[in-house]
Amino acid sequence: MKTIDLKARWQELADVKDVLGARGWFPGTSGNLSIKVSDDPLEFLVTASGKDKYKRTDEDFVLVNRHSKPVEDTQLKPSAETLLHQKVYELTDAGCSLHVHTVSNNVISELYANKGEVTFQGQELIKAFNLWEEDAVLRVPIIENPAHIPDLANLLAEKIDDNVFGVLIRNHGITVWGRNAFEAKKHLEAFEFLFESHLAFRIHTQGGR
Ligand SMILES: CSC[C@@H](O)[C@@H](O)C(=O)COP(=O)(O)O
Ligand SMILES: [Zn+2]
Repeated sequence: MKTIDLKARWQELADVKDVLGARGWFPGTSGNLSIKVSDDPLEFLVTASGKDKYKRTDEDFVLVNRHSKPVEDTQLKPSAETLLHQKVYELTDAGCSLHVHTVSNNVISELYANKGEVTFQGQELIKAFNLWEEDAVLRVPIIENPAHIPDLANLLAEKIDDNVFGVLIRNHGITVWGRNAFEAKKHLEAFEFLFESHLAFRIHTQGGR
């Protein structure tokens, strides 16, 4: 891997982090972001664990390998949820994976947990997921939130398929991906817009139409 690629990817992820941070999407140090640096062998930059993600520093990201372990000796700990990013890279063509906790994704994840998914139809913004047909349906699976991260990562992996662009974790947050940072951010913004709109609609209609 060339140093120039690493620097470019670092910059790209730092820029996405700034924009998401400006929206308040990293409460209480929550959230983790990653970007792929090389395919073979898999290496990706992931946020260091437990940091204040609203700040920009030279220690924000750690380069990890296909086992989610740091490539070089470092004091920094990769995100506790690095394994979820690893699964995304193993099972999709993603180049970037974003995980955030927001009030909207939390509430939606609990409201629809028993159904195991939430769906959106007839909403313009599902076009952000390349769904252009009038009757197209966007499906967002919802998984439980086991404390043991390998279990959580396996639940995520089970839900990944070609028509899934993100998975809600019950009372926790959402993990979203895209072929590159631009697309992952587009998907995340579209999901959050759909969640917020849906909740606003429910409030204003007391749950019914
Ligand atoms: C205090 S935030 C909750 C964390 O357990 C986790 O869910 C999270 O999103 C951030 O963990 P991190 O290890 O900083 O990547
Ligand atoms: Zn989390």
